[in-house]
Amino acid sequence: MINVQASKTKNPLQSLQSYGQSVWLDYIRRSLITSGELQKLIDEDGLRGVTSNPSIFEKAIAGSTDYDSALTTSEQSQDKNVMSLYESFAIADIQATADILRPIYEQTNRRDGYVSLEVSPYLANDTQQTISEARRLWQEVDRPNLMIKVPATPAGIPAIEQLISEGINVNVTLLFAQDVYEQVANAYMTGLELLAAKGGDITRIASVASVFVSRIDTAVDNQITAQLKTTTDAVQRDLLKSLLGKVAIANAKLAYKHYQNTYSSSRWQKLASQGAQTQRLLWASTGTKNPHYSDVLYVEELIGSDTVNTIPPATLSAFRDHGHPKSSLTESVDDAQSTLSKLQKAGISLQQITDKLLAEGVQLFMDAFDQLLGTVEKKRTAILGGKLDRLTYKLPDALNTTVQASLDDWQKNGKIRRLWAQDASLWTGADENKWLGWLGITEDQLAHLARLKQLAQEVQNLKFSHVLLLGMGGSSLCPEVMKLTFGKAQGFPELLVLDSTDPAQIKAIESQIDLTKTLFVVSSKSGSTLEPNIFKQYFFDRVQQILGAESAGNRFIAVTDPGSKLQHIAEGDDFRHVFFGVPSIGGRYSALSNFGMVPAAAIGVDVAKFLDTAEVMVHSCASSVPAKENPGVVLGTILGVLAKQGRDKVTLITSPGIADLGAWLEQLLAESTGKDGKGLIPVDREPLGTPDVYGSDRIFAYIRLDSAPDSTQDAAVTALEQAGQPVVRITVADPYQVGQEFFRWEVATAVAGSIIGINAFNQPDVEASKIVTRQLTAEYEKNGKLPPESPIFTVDGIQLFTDPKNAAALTEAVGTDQSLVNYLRAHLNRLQAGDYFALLAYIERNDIHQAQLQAIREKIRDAKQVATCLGFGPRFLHSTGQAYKGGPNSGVFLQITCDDATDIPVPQQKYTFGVVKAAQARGDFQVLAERERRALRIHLGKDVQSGLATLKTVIDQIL
Ligand SMILES: O=P(O)(O)OC[C@H]1O[C@](O)(CO)[C@@H](O)[C@@H]1O
Ligand SMILES: O=C[C@H](O)[C@H](O)COP(=O)(O)O
Repeated sequence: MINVQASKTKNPLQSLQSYGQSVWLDYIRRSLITSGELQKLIDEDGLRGVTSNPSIFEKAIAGSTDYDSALTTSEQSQDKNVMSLYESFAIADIQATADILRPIYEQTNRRDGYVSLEVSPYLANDTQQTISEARRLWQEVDRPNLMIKVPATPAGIPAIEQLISEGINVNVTLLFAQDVYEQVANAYMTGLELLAAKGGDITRIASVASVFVSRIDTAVDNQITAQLKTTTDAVQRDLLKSLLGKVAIANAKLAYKHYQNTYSSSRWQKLASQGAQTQRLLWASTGTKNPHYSDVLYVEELIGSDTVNTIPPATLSAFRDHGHPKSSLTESVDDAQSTLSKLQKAGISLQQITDKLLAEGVQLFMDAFDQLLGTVEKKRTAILGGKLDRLTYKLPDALNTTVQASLDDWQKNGKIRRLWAQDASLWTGADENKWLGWLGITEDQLAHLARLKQLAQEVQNLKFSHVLLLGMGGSSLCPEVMKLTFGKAQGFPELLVLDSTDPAQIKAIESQIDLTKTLFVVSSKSGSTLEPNIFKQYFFDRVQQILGAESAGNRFIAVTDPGSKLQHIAEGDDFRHVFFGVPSIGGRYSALSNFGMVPAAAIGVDVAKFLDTAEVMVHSCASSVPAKENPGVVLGTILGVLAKQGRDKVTLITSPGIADLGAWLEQLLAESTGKDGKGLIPVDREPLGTPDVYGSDRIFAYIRLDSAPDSTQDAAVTALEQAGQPVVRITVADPYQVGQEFFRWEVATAVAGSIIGINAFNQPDVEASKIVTRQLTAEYEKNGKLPPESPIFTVDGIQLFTDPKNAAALTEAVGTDQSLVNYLRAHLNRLQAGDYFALLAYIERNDIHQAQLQAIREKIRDAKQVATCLGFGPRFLHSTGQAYKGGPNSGVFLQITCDDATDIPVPQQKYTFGVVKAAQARGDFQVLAERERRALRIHLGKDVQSGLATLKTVIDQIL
């Protein structure tokens, strides 16, 4: 590494001091500090300062094992995101270096003894963020002999002025051009003047302006060499050759002349008289890059009083060994001017070169930072082992190439930072920025655990047998995952979820609970969703009947956003608790907020552990984690890119122990992306098949619970992979890690939405069917019945309905031979490659019906090789319903309705649950028809089971 040799003759490095130049070291690394090497350089070479930059830290942290044990210790005590890890190392090194340099700082009366730490290069074009980051680093390092490095970009210069005015030492970096130097010197003086005007102590401020040297020669020489290749004119060739290796030093000498003029001006004298120090020029980039040049060129030629040279280790050793100090900086300044004039005459624009070097400099530091963060992230992931859910993927080559290009785009264009900075332009530039509260939810929840813990305690003390959650979509699907994943804990109630207006379903739920021993959770973000409101009316009424009007509220909890109608109802009815959601989080992104965590706490899930575990994924998806290492971004990119390539059927395969995750994912993916004719079509719980039953419109996501995998699934997925289907595998080590999937998939959905080009946070087409449903129920309230409708075909109590357009198409296909078989055949014949088939069943969701419908679905999938979906109404309306109506027009729908054997009145309303369900089915169908979807409704009559059996027989006959 650094060769510290005790020299018998006078050390040339030491001699530089007598010319008024301070030597700083352009290098940092932990072992340099801990080995005593740095101290030795100070003692033996007269070193007076240290500079770092992102490339230097990249080499130190990513390119060595110096930090590995600190990383392991830190991760083992508490997981951190990669930026925090990097900063903890960098800040510790900078502090230790500052402490070693402190005596020099004192002895030189604050002229030397500084260590520099650079602000994140990602902020180079943002004044405000540069200022805040510099302030933060200044406070965190907390050493007076620190300099914060700020680039001399157009956005950096006002930040420099501001920081100086706040008393923060600044090392201005990436300085190439004379005119920029003028602005930098001006910013320094203005900053000091502002500080003085505020009564600040300007004697404590130090600053350097880092003029980059060797990079200029490299760039200019490249242009000269290129021109020499095509120039034949002898005079021109001589001119060009005479400029090789000359321009950088000439540029630096002129900057020094500028420095001398600036700091003898009357403006400066005023500041100097108050004790201000000049902002010295610091020669940076002084390692020789061209092996044909002297290895001490950029030291030897730039020696002069009141300057600093920050020298990389190899150059430092070379100069110590064979450097010849001389007063070079003021030598031949006229020649320097003429060198630049000649350059212009030769047709090379230094201005263009320095502009480019500045832009490239920022990019190089960003690349180095990306590299550094990527390496640390890989080390962090390795230390975490199974504590972090793994993601691997296998894609056909062409798709993989496009995915990698998209990941590069996300990286290069800082899109992950833009996601975390809530930049709506990543999507459609609408109000997306208002819906990203979920990014910070785990931290927020962890800071507010007390009420959840108290709830868990209460539920135990009061010995409730059941918790019945009343809600739809985002307010019910995560609780359902919790129920299925964690089951019933000892001493805690069992969770049941009601998300259907089907009277039989309501009765079935009611029959499972003891109304006197049940805690009801009414869950609705908006507080105005029809279903939870009427569920609440029904069960509140029932509990009141049994326990009396006064006591009912005590059995109810509301989870809702502040200010909602539900909050007022809950307060009016004396609910036991009201838990609030976060208004900047939409329903389907609300799993880790109170919408998921309140029911989880009530059934005895250790919410603190669950959220802590989820935080590991939050850290992995952080803005600082490069795209290719970022598990949410990787997944989202795969989903988004593949959807655009026609593979939009996201086929979800989940281990039995976490199977319900699929239903939650369906809502997240479909409602977020399925709009404007685009989007992902999630396919959940489709029976697994052999590779030949799938088309080329699929992507498979296998979420495997490592503690309880299913070998049939394993084998089927391997076969799919071998057959060349795109497969993403996610392994969840333990049920408590399911929360990591909530977060990963939320990020992935936001990313996929950006790639697909839609607003991932609204649900316009769900609203459309709600409006029609409301019109229908209003009509019922007015007339005591729903508007009449006539079937297009009837047989044995089974009726077919559809809109005129679909009716015309089907009737034409059927011709004169009208029969149930022929109508259904005509409808199924509409399925083409790349289409999907969806059963939309407004019937009770029970095991028997599910099995019957699954069998139908499987039959159709196998015969037609199309993706198949199954949704129970009205549940799916708050989930996949959005994509069915608003997404790609590739769905062929069979809606299933029935006559309810028994109906239930909704208290205080004229309508019944059965009427609501019927209105929902008709509202849904009407919007499907308006969106020109291929849809048919089959009405089964009263006996649902036998109706489904008939349907299956007919389909078997057709296929
Ligand atoms: O929580 P709320 O406001 O009752 O909404 C329930 C569900 O309805 C929708 O708003 C629309 O379907 C979903 O996005 C949401 O999860
Ligand atoms: O610290 C200063 C600069 O970041 C450094 O000198 C740049 O040197 P390079 O051009 O060799 O990367």
